[in-house]
Amino acid sequence: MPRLAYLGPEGTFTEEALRLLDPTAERLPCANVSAALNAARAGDADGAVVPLENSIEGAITTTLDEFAWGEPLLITAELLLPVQFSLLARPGTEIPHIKRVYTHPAAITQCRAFVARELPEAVVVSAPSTAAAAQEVSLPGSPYDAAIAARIAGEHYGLVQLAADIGDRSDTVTRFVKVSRPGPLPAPTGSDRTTLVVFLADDHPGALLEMLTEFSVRGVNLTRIESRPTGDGIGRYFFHFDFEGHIADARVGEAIAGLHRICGEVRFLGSYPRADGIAPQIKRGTSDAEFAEAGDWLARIRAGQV
Ligand SMILES: O=C(O)C(=O)Cc1ccccc1
Repeated sequence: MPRLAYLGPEGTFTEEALRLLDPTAERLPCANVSAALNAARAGDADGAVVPLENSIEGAITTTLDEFAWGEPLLITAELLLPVQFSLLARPGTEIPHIKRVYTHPAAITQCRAFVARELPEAVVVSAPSTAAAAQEVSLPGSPYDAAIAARIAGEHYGLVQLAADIGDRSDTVTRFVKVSRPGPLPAPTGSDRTTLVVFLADDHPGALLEMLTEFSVRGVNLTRIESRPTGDGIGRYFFHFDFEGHIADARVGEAIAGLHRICGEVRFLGSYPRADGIAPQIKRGTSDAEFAEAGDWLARIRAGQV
């Protein structure tokens, strides 16, 4: 039975994602994303489950930066989870008396309209996770009047639900990934995604276009692109790419090798089954068979068999 670290404490959306990804895993709740990933790196856990992005606010930057700068980890699975937020408080609390709300930054950005409309006077403070917020609010001397978290977190920490489904949109989805220490890759399924971090060799006109060209000419469809500051000054960025396909696919492997040739550093973060099961559209001339045939053709010419 694998042991998986995750963004805890009990009752986070990440825990729900972990349970769906691996119902039999032993769960190791951690105080934040970095601690969960470090538990996997150090061998205290076999892997970790962390949030990566949501459909409203985009990336969870802590996760992206950990993947780029921390000891290497490999993404082996992903999950798309619809999330619903509840306003939770100690029994007896009434909405007009709520002055301080505690929750995870990803929940703050997804519940802005509700807070502006129903809690216009309230200050909203960032918590390490939604369940950490619920746990804190449950303490009698807590400086916070309410938490925004999953309904189940309220039940777990003895809070009452003052409002349900308070997200600005009812169809928000968060993408979670399961990671492990580097090792064998998940086998290709025909519906896979690959994730890379790419650092430029040097800053020059067209550098981004050159990277995108490596994908474009091989018919590789991008599903996410993110620029993150390198920390070396304004205007210095590195890039995250998610795209369709598995590194075992010829077009994907060739695109990654192309990036390796022209970029400063390419960090491979994994090829893993897509949660939505969507198969890539393979453009004419970019299937494995067509790459193999072209390679054979070139070899024949080089061998003088024109
Ligand atoms: O804090 C949590 O419960 C998390 O798992 C992070 C998060 C926060 C808000 C939406 C989705 C995931």
